[in-house]
Amino acid sequence: MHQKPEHSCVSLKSSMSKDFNLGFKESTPAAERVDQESSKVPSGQPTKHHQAHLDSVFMLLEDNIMNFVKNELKKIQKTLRSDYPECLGSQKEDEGVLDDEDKEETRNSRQAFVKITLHFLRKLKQKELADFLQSRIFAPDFQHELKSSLKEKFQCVFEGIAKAGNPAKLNQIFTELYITEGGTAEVNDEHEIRQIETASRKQYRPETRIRPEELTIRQEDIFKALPGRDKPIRTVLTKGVAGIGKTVLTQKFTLDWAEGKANQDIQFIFPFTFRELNVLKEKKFSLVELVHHFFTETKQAGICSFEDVQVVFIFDGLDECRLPLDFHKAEILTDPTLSNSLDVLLINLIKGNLLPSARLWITTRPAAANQIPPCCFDMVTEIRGFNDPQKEEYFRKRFRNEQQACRIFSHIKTSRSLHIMCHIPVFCWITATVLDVLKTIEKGPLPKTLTEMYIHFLVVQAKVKKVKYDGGSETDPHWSPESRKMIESLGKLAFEQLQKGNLIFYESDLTECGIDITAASVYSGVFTQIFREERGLYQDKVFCFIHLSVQEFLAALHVHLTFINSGVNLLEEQQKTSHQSETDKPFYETAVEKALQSPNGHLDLFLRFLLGLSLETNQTLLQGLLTQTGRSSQTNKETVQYIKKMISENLSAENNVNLFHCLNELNDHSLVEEIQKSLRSGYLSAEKLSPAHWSALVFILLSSEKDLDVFDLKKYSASEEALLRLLPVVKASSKAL
Ligand SMILES: Nc1ncnc2c1ncn2[C@@H]1O[C@H](COP(=O)(O)OP(=O)(O)OP(=O)(O)O)[C@@H](O)[C@H]1O
Repeated sequence: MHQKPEHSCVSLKSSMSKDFNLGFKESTPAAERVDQESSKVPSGQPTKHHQAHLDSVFMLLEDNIMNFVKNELKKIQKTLRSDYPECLGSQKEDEGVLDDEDKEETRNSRQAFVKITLHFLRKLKQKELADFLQSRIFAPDFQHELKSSLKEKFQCVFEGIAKAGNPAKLNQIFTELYITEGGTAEVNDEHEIRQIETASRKQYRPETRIRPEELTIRQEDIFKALPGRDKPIRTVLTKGVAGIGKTVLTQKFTLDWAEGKANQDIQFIFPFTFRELNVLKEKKFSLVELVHHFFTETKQAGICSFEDVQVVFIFDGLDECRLPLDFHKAEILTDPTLSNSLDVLLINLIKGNLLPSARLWITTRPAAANQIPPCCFDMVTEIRGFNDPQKEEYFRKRFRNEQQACRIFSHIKTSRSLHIMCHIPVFCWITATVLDVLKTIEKGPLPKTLTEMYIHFLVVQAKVKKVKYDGGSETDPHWSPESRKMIESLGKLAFEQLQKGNLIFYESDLTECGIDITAASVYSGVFTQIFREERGLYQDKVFCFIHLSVQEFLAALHVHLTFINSGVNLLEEQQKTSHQSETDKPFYETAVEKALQSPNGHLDLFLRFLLGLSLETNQTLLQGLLTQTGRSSQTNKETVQYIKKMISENLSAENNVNLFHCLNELNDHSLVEEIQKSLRSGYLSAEKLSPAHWSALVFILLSSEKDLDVFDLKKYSASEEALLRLLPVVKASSKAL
């Protein structure tokens, strides 16, 4: 059912009552007479004399208002007829003699009159004229307001350290990222028909053959057509693995626009996150209402059309989307003022049925990209993270003290794995947090795997809490019964909500998991309270983990702890409740299976952490938190064998690459041979792999403990494509064959 909302002339009444107290003929004798008489008017009962006075005032008022209306209508007509840049600007000329207060009042009256005009135009069914007038007149003022509120919103990075009173300024910490064009969105799709479609589309789009590496894209140019292509770009999909900087990139793009530094041809940018949209899943909106809901300034300005202006919509984190995006079934919607469910709205916006003139930028982790058909995008880009000089730059920006930055960075370089891992910004941030807290860099090995890195992070958080909030010293044991309990509860919350696909929680979700709200704020390093009531979005306090990967880590820790402490396999239980046949599969096998079943890879990182936690070396790092170490009856060797078996079962490239990551977490030394085998055998063909897959493989090869002194390309693949893609590995090894 569609509901056609009434066009609202926002705060029309209040503007009128305020603005129409103005006298426009103050200098005439009649006005003076009225003025003098008015001072004699008694405040009590109206008298005859008072009635006469009112009559004369109203005659004068009518006279003034009629003049005003005629003048304004002429101006409005002029605005609608010509290519006049903006109406209000032109009126400034005749404000010259007025003082500031009068100018303000005159401007308000004119705005109010425009709103009245819009109201009547719409009543006369002149919607297009009304919309055009509206965009002409209100857009410039509103743009200013939108820019200010976006500046306010994005100038600081949301890293969970704001509570410490030291929020990081985005412009200060932002380090350029390496972004390339490429990574066709269809790599993930195994369906034969799709492959044929893809192949035929490629014939018509020879540009897809351009090597992505040759086309590095700066973030401000995300909508600019690449050299040699004329087609304007309406929709862009940017893919990137967890923590690679998708959110930060969209924020920097928006901030640069709001600060007037880039893309000034865009009139409005409306950044949304799927996380926020999920909360409104059950509600119905028109596109205009949706914008009004999130950007209240638009509503206040009465902007009801975005058709004649250049608008960019950003939707960050498609992987977090819980809306059922069914592109085949969704009805067609072309009117931005008709309400429908959010998924229908989004689908039509993406397809270009709604606001074909608007531009769209969607970001996602790679595994979830296939929720939108690839043909919907004019360009697919990939964030590849930091290259080596950018890594160094990151640490220089983070630690303003140059000596400290140098010391920390050279320390990182001593570990090849850690240095490589730092191509992912979130790891840089975690490393920086960890190494900053451990002021005197402790001797001993640096984290080499993802799991190790997050364990260090958790330990650091526990240390900070001990010292900051509990008055302990740095040498005290950092785990206490209370902090253990807190991590257990956070883990439970993380897992249960991850299962449900929830990334934002309410107070009741916390209390259900036994978390005391006041205690939660103490854990602001891990878990952050976000207040958004002031934006009118949420009625209650809402919470989320500082980064999704932290939620995934804590969820894995919870599943691990439950298994070690009580032998209960939480993943198996889930299977049973979904009425599947009783299985007696080993613990880690159920985990691998469950992750592979997920259509958008939402358990990929979780699985890597869970497997990482099975290593005794990692359990030792968590001493004090884990009261007992233990493992399933399944040995690591068996798990490794099982994963290898799965790799050979012709899974999607996405799944395969994640399983390689898993082998890496398990410190499996045959990993390099496994990758070689898959590439040679064609399970992983150069065709099938996207640039992101290749960089993941390079990452795995480089960070594996295997000695790469001699790099024999023949062992991988004979193709030239493979050679080029594996170049970074060739460079890192002293000799290549
Ligand atoms: N360009 C950058 N410069 C400096 N720091 C960055 C940059 N990009 C990301 N970071 C750091 O990495 C963290 C994670 O980045 P971000 O949240 O943007 O990743 P993401 O790709 O959106 O991850 P996910 O897919 O898990 O949501 C940020 O909180 C910030 O600390």
